[in-house]
Amino acid sequence: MFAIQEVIHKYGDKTVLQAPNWSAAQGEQWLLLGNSGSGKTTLLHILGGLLRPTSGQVQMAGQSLQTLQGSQLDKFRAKNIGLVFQKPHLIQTLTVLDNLLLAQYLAGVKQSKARCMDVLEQLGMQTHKKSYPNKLSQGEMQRVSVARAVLNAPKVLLADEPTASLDDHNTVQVINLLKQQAQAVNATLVIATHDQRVKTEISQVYEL
Ligand SMILES: Nc1ncnc2c1ncn2[C@@H]1O[C@H](COP(=O)(O)OP(=O)(O)OP(=O)(O)O)[C@@H](O)[C@H]1O
Repeated sequence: MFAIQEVIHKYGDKTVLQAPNWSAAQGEQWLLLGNSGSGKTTLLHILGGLLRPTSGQVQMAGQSLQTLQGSQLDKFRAKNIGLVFQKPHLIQTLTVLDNLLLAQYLAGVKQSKARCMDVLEQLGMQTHKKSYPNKLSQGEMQRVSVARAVLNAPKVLLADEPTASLDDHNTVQVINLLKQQAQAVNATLVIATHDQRVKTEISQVYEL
């Protein structure tokens, strides 16, 4: 589902990422591990098309990311890649449901309240559809960001330290939801973490 070759990223003349070759098939679940500063976030941003590597190749869902520009790249990302960050980054002035409807609009897919409610239900968040993000707990917000990431049935689901601000109970829940949701849409899942609580949950490991 994706493959990288000889990916290097530099800021100025400082090399911050040197990633060995990696390929992940559809539906596989991976942990991305490495010490602090080893470039995990940088690599996830490159895989998500948020950052262009200084050199190297990235094939994502059958497409070479280098060939996509501007709005084409935005649309490709919205349709094919689900992103979950350490902090949920929901739009505070929109309700939970409207945050999801916006994600469909940005991906250029048909807006469907039924699909949004279906995903919210799977994540146990249906009763919060009219809530604004600032009325939710951290765990609830992270569940909404998982809902937003899987809404358009992405081919690849990328999560960057998704449990960093969660307690043990919510950590287990969010990791299980990510795994279940990735499985439900047959997405390839990558979780970058140094959270010991997550390491036992997924067996395939790519280490920087
Ligand atoms: N915009 C930037 N300009 C310059 N250097 C940067 C920039 N962004 C990141 N870096 C540097 O790149 C290196 C890799 O950062 P990155 O955030 O990818 O690491 P990480 O493995 O995710 O770290 P952590 O686990 O601490 O989040 C770090 O040394 C960081 O200081």
